[in-house]
Amino acid sequence: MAGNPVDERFRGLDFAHSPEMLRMFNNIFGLHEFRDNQLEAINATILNKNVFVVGGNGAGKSLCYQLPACLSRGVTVVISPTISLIRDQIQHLNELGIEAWTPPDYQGYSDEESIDEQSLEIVCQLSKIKLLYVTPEKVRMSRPLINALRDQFAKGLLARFVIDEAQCIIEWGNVFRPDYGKLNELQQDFKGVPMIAVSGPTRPQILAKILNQLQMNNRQEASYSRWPDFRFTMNFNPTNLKYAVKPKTLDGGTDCITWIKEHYPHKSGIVYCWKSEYCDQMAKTLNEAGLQACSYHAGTTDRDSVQNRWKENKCQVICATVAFGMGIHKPDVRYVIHSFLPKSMEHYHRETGRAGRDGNVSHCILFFSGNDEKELSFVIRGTNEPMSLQPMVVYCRNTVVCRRRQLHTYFAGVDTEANSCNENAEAICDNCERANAATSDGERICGEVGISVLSERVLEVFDRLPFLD
Ligand SMILES: Nc1ncnc2c1ncn2[C@@H]1O[C@H](COP(=O)(O)OP(=O)(O)OP(=O)(O)O)[C@@H](O)[C@H]1O
Repeated sequence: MAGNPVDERFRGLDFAHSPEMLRMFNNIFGLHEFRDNQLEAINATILNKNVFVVGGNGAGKSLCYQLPACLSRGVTVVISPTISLIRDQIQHLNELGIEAWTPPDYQGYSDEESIDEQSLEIVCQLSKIKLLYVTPEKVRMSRPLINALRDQFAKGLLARFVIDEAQCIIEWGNVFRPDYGKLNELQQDFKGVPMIAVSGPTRPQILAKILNQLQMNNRQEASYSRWPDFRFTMNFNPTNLKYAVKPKTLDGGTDCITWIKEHYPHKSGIVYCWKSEYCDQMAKTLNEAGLQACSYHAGTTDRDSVQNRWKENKCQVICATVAFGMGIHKPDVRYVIHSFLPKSMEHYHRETGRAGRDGNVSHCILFFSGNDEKELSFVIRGTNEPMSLQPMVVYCRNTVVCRRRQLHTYFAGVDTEANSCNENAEAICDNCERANAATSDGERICGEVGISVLSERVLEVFDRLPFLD
């Protein structure tokens, strides 16, 4: 990646670890070509640097710690936000033949003797595995786990900490999951153990806050400066996703039915709804219209079986609250529809990133109404949400500029128009119906930019950020 001299050090395949790393990349993970910045992030991780990886859904961020974990002595501790995500990751790794595990809940046995026994059990497991998955709460509060980690640390068998979905630190850290906000304590408790933070798409300002919160400065580096971490940006905005905002009629269900039947009558998709009862209602409406739909939310009793039915294409459309989707790796999701205004651009970007993970063209449709804006503003007002609804509303109301360009501009922090168009405007503007309309008048407004250009810009902005205390 141009523009960041630090990264040059991690280029290439001339490291002592490279042959073995390549063998695992090919034979265990079954992969053949590294994605943008993936090799650099992997090299830096294996070389025990504190690393920060940020990128869009499905960009291949997990490999940046999973592959190094396989090569490292000792265990890699992955801190992950939800049990279902943990289960999915472990299952996926086990299928590849990689040993990964999460400790059981030991509630109810808290005398010293049982704690020692449980610690021993964990230590025993840790000697057999490469990746340990835990929630932030567990890594901070579970005494058997902490004892076991101290034991591994003393033996030099704690390879690194990974903070997966690190954007949650800022989104949740101060509100309802305070342990997220205290993960920096790991740096003090396990001095010298490298840390890798992996974040989904979010703005540079938020990324800087995450780094600051985690105190991820490589202070031992001779070139120490305020932000000396090794940062790698990966694909932020896959070009196979086509974004559109459409007016929502009073009955959002009809909008969805019409759109799905016209575009993907038999293909898999997600309809995001604001509340649980709307999920049930939406699924009912879609079913009545002949689409196979199911509902998924916190109150769904058999959530796993609903999710599996959808994953196996036994149910075509899943109508869900935004609690659904983190860690879902269904490749053939052809559309993500928002029947209600997303809470922020960050949420929107993440939620739409669940479409098209197989790289094929997929659609992200947002049905917008001013009433939803009022309702959501009212609910958000007074809460401690670090993300803002306003840019989302501006995005919905801006009917002139290409959707893709708006997203890029938001995440890169700078308007990308200067780099936005190339000669082949028609092909590019196929990404967004607004841009098509505009280009028919000869205007060059599409915001398509090369992924590397975007990455550079994110980084440039990132580098210019003031230190945040
Ligand atoms: N270099 C690569 N070549 C081909 N496929 C890859 C490569 N790296 C990762 N993948 C595949 O891309 C898919 C997504 O990867 P991964 O789960 O690492 O993404 P992610 O960035 O962590 O996404 P999310 O944040 O949404 O979980 C996986 O199926 C993975 O096997």
